[in-house]
Amino acid sequence: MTPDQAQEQIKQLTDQINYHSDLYYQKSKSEISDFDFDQLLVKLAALESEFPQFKAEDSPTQRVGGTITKEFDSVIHKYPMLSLGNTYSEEDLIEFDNRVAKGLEGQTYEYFCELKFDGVALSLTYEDGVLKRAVTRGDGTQGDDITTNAKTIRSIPLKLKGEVPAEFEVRGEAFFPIKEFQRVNAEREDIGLDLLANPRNAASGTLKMQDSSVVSQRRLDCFLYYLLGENLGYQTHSECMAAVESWGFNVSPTYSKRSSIQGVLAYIHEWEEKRHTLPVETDGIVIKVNDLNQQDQLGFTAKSPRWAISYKYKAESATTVLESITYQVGRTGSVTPVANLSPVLLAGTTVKRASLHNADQIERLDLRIGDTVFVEKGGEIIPKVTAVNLDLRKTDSEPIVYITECPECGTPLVRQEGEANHYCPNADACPPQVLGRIEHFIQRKAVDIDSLGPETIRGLLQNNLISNYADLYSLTFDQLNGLEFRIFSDKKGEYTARSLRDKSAGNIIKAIEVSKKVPFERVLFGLGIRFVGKTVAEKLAAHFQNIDALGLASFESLIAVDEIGDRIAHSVIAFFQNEEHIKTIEKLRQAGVQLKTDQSQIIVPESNIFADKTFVISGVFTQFSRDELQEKIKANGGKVISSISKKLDYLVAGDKMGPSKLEKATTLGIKIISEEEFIQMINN
Ligand SMILES: NC(=O)c1ccc[n+]([C@@H]2O[C@H](COP(=O)([O-])OP(=O)(O)OC[C@H]3O[C@@H](n4cnc5c(N)ncnc54)[C@H](O)[C@@H]3O)[C@@H](O)[C@H]2O)c1
Ligand SMILES: [Zn+2]
Repeated sequence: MTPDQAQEQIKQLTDQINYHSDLYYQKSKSEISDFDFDQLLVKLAALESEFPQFKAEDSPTQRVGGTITKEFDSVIHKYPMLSLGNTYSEEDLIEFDNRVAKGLEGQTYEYFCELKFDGVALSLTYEDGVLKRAVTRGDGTQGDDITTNAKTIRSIPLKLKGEVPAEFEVRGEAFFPIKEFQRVNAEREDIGLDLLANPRNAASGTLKMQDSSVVSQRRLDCFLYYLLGENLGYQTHSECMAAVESWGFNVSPTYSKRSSIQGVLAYIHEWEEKRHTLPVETDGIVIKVNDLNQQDQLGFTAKSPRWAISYKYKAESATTVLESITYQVGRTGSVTPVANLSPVLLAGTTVKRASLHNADQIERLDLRIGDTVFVEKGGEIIPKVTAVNLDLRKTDSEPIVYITECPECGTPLVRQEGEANHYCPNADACPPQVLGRIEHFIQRKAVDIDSLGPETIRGLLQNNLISNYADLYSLTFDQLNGLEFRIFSDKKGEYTARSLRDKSAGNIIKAIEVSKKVPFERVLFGLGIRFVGKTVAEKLAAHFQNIDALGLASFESLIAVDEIGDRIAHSVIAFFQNEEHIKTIEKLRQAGVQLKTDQSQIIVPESNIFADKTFVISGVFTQFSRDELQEKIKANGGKVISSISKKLDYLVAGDKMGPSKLEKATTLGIKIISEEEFIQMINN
C-alpha cells in the first residue's frame, strides 16, 4: 500500500466509524453488528501503526466512543470513564496475560471475571449514603446528568443503610431485562407502535428520555461492577464488590475469581451457552486484575485500563440462501416481511425463517431473492439476516420490490410519515386484523374471556357467527354446542376438524356474561384504538368517565389530559369518526358492557400529605369503616399494604387489634397511630 492509499483509507475508515458511533451513542441505533464495527476499528488501528504519520490525535482509536447531549446538564467525571480493550480471540487474551505478567515483574496475581452486560454504563455518586448524581459515560471526560431517570430504576438505592464511606462512586450497567423488553415490545405491537430494535439500544434510548415517568414504566435494572473513592481501605476488586453488595447494591452473582489465564478461559467456556439463561443480554466477559495496587501499577492507555480486557463472544452466524419473502399482517394492520431461507443449522437449531423488520431494512441490506445471506442469532429468539454475500450474487438478480397491496385482502398499503412499517388500512374486513382485534378484546388485561381460545374464534368466524368482538354478546349456548370447524395444523401442514362440546360451550357463555362486569377502562383498552395501551386507557377513562364524553372529545381536550399526545388524540378522534365503530359500541351498550366508570370506585384526591407513605390498618374503628379509612389514605396520596415490615411507615391501630401485630410493629419501631391521631393528620 502506498502512503497515499493508506491516508485515503484511514480517512474513509475514520468517517465510517464516526458515522456508526454517532448512530450508536447519539441515536441509540445500529446499522452494522458490533463485530463488524470492532473490525473497522482493528483495521484502522493496524493502518495507524504502519503509517503513524497519518494518525489523527482525535482518531476513534484514541478516544472513548460517546459524546454528551444538549438535553441534559453535563457533569465532568471525577475519574474518567474509559472504554475497555476488547478481543474476540483467546490468543489475544493470552497475549494480554503476558503483558500483565511483564508489567507486574514477577509478582503473583489473580483475575476477577465478570460477564459483560450489554446496556449503558452509569456512574452513581453517593454522599453520606444518599444518591447525589447519576451520569452517563459521555465522551469519557464528561457525561449527561440523568439522575432523575436513574432514580426510577428500583434496584438503584436512593438511600443506603448502615456504615458506608462519606463519599464514593459506584459504576455499573443499566440494562433492559430481556423479559421486560419483550413485555414492552408485546405492548407496543398490541397498540400499533414500532418495535424497539434490541435491549441495549432501547436501554440507551430510554435513559435519554426527557419524561422520567415513561422511563419508570420501562422497568430498567442495573448491575454494579466498579467502586471508586479516596482511601476506601480495600485491597482488591473482590473486596470492593463484596462491600458494594453488602450496602444493598445489585451485583450479578455470576462473577468468579481465577488464579490463571487458563482459569479465565474455563470461565469463558462455562458461560458461552449458560449466559443465555441470564435475565440480561451479555456480549462477553470482562477480566480485571484483582489487586488494586497492581491495577495502579499497570495503569491506563489513553482509552482503556491496562489491567482489564473484555472478551466478546462472536454472535453465531451461518450462510444460507434467501428463497422468498412472505409478508405477515398483524392485528393493527402492520405488515412485517419475513425471510424464508433454505434450512440451515445455527446455534443448535434449524433455521428456516428470519425477521426482516420493514422495507427500509430490505433496502439497507440490498436483498435479492436467491442471494446468499448471513444469518445471526444474538440474544433474540428470532434470527436475523445481517448481510448479503455479494460475491455469490447471481448476475440476473433484481432488487426486491416491496408489496403495495395487502397480501390478505388486497387493499393498497399505506405508510405514514416517520413510521417504519407499512399498514393495511382495511381494519374492519382484513382477516388477520379482524381476528387479532377479537383476540385483543378478550385478553386477560382487557375483558378477560379466556375460555375462548384463538382456534375457537377462528371457528366462530368461519361459521359466520361473529364478525367483530361485539357480536360475542349475541352468541347463544345452542349456537356453540356442537359447533364444528377446521383448524390448520402447522406441524402436519393440513386442516383438522374440531367441534365444541357442551362443557366448553357453557364455559364460554358464562365467561362472556362475567365480562359484562369488567370496568370501563379495561373495556376501553379492549376496543383496540391504535396507540391506546392499558395505561392510556386508564387515564382516558378516569378523565372522561364514559364512552360518550370520550367520543365527543375535541383534540384540545384530549391533549389536555396527562400523558396524551397528538398521536393518541388523532387516533382516538379517527376511531370515533368511523360508523362501524359506533355501531359496535352500540352493540356493547345493548349487551350491558361497562361503558362508564363506576362512580362508587372513584376516589377524589384530597391532598398529597401521605405521598410515598405506607399504611397497615388493623382492628375496629369508630368513625370510619375499614374501607372508608382505606379510601381516605388513598385520597391523601398514601398506600395501604397488608403486612408489617421494616419499610412500613404507619400502623393505624383500632380496637381489638391482634397482639402479635402490635408486638411486631413495636419491635420494628414503626409509628403506631390511633384513629383520632389519623383524623388529626388529615385535618392539618
Ligand atoms: N454496531 C455499531 O454500530 C456500534 C457502534 C459503536 C459501538 N459499538 C459497540 O459498542 C462497544 C463500544 O465500546 P465501548 O468503548 O463502549 O466499550 P465496551 O462496551 O466494549 O466496553 C466498556 C463498557 O463495558 C461495559 N461493561 C459491561 N459489563 C461490564 C463489567 N462487568 N465491567 C466493566 N465494564 C462493563 C461498560 O458499559 C463499559 O463502559 C463495542 O462493543 C462496539 O462493538 C457498536
Ligand atoms: Zn388487509
